[in-house]
Parts: sequence; C-alpha cells; structure tokens
Amino acid sequence: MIEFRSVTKQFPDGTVAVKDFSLVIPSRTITVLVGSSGSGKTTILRMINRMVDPTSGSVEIDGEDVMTLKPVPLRRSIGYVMQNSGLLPHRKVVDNIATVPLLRGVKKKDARERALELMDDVGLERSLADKYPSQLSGGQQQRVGVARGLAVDPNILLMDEPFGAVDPIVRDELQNELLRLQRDLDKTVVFVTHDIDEAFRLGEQVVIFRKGGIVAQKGTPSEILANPADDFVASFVGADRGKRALHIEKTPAGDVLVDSEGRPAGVLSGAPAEAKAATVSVVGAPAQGEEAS
Ligand SMILES: Nc1ncnc2c1ncn2[C@@H]1O[C@H](COP(=O)(O)OP(=O)(O)OP(=O)(O)O)[C@@H](O)[C@H]1O
Repeated sequence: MIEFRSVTKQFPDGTVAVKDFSLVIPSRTITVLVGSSGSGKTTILRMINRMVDPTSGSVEIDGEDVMTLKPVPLRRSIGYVMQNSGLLPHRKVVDNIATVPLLRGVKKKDARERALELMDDVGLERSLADKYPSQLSGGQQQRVGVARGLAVDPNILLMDEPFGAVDPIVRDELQNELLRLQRDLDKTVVFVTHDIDEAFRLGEQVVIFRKGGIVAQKGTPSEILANPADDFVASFVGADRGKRALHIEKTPAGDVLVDSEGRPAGVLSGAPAEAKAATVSVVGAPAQGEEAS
C-alpha cells in the first residue's frame, strides 16, 4: 500500500505543485491520477520513488516513510514508464529493457534472457530484440517502455502518460495489455493521464485534479460518474460521458462500465482485477492468439 499524508510540494521558485494531498493507494490495484496539464500529477508520481521529495507531509510504502529509504536503490526497485517511452536511442531494444537489471548486477546473459521473456509478456516479437528504438513504431516503443518498467521486477509500477503518443487504436490495445498484465502480474500501478476516458477505463480508483495540485474528487469511476463533486468535475467528466454514452453492463464478474460501442470503460464493483479481466474478455474482442478467459 502507498499512502500520501497531507503532502505539499513547493518548488524552490515558489510554485506549489501539490497542496495538502492525501491518498491511499491499495496494493495490486490500478489508481489513475487525471487532470489538466500542470495540475501536479507527475510531481505526485515522482514522490513515490523520490525523484521529488515532499516539502511537508509524508509518503509511505507499506508503512515505511520513503524519506528513510535511499533514493537510488528505491528508484531501481520501482518500475517507471515515461511519456514517449523514455528509451535510450543508442541502445538496442533488449539492452534498453535490461538496463536497470544490469546496473543491479544481474549477469548479462540472464538479463538478456529476462528481457526476451518480458518482450513476450508485453506482446513484442523477439525478432525486434536487436533493433534500435528509432526502427520501431510508436506502439512498439511504448511496449518496450512497459517491459523496461517491469524489468526490475517491481511491486509498484509508475506510469506517466505512457500511451500518450500513439494513435487511438494502438492506445486501445496497450490499455488492454495493461489490464491483462495487471491481472497476471499483480502489480500496484499508479497511472497518470490527462484523458478521463483512459482514466475510467483503467482505474479502480480515479483521482481528478484541478490546477494547483488540489484534488477535485476521488473514487471509483461509478462513484464519480453518479455523483460529480462539483461543476468542475461535472464538466471534466461530462464531455466524455456525452461523447461515449457510458452505461452499466452486468457481467458474471460484476458490473462494468461500457461505452456506446460496447467497449469496456471501467469496473464498478466486485473484485477489481478479476472484473477488469472479465471486462476485457466479455466486452472487448480478445487479441489474436489470446485465449479468452
Ligand atoms: N522542477 C520544477 N520546478 C518548478 N516548478 C515545477 C517543477 N516541476 C514541476 N513544476 C510545476 O509544478 C506544477 C505541476 O507540474 P506537474 O508536472 O506535476 O504537472 P502535471 O499535472 O503532471 O502536468 P502535465 O500533464 O503537463 O505533465 C506545474 O505548474 C509545473 O510548472
């Protein structure tokens, strides 16, 4: 479990990026931070692995204040997937994925083998292993980014707009992959996006920010949709709701949100991981070669 307790972050130039922020992020769930540009989402994400430290308040992982942990080992134990995949252009795919394990002293042969397994996990052909990032499509690069985040075998995976730079169809595939990975690998995922549609699709818990790092509302997609806290949330959510005509569909695994095209848009209740898995297989078409569960 990750817990933020009354966290404020003021940068040296006086910018208050996050103000009095409290949140519990349960283990093995996907929590999505959503809001417009500059609302403090990345700053919050980076406080989990000490790329940024709070000015006041505390961030705890499993009851331990992160300030008592050394930044470098902490960073190497938490997966971090960046916007635009953050790949090193001069390194081959397999070496990009193996970077942190190698830094941690894993033998080169073992790191390569693990990297190849991770390529399988994220749906990348092994034939791409010795290519350079510039030789891959945007979607493939994002998959390498996810594999790179998973390569440290983390309990926690931080994802900062990881699917922002790809077209809607690939984005959809990547979202499905993430839901499948979350089901199979049981990670605690903290996911940042500015897209409410993506937030409702992926998040068991969704936190909506207004400018100045202030929480406008947090809850499950259904709680937020059923009861927007104020006009800001209503308009933030409303545009999307109108566009996608979200509605509730009953499945054996629980109630799920689907859009007007029958695509999964989030899970309402019940066991989250299982329900999300069911959402993908009940409402969405399974990917080629993937067994419908
Ligand atoms: N190192 C820094 N020094 C000063 N101000 C900063 C620094 N990093 C971020 N900020 C400011 O803090 C605020 C929050 O930034 P942050 O990157 O957390 O927002 P965000 O919601 O992730 O935005 P985006 O969606 O555009 O990535 C912004 O006003 C930003 O300019």
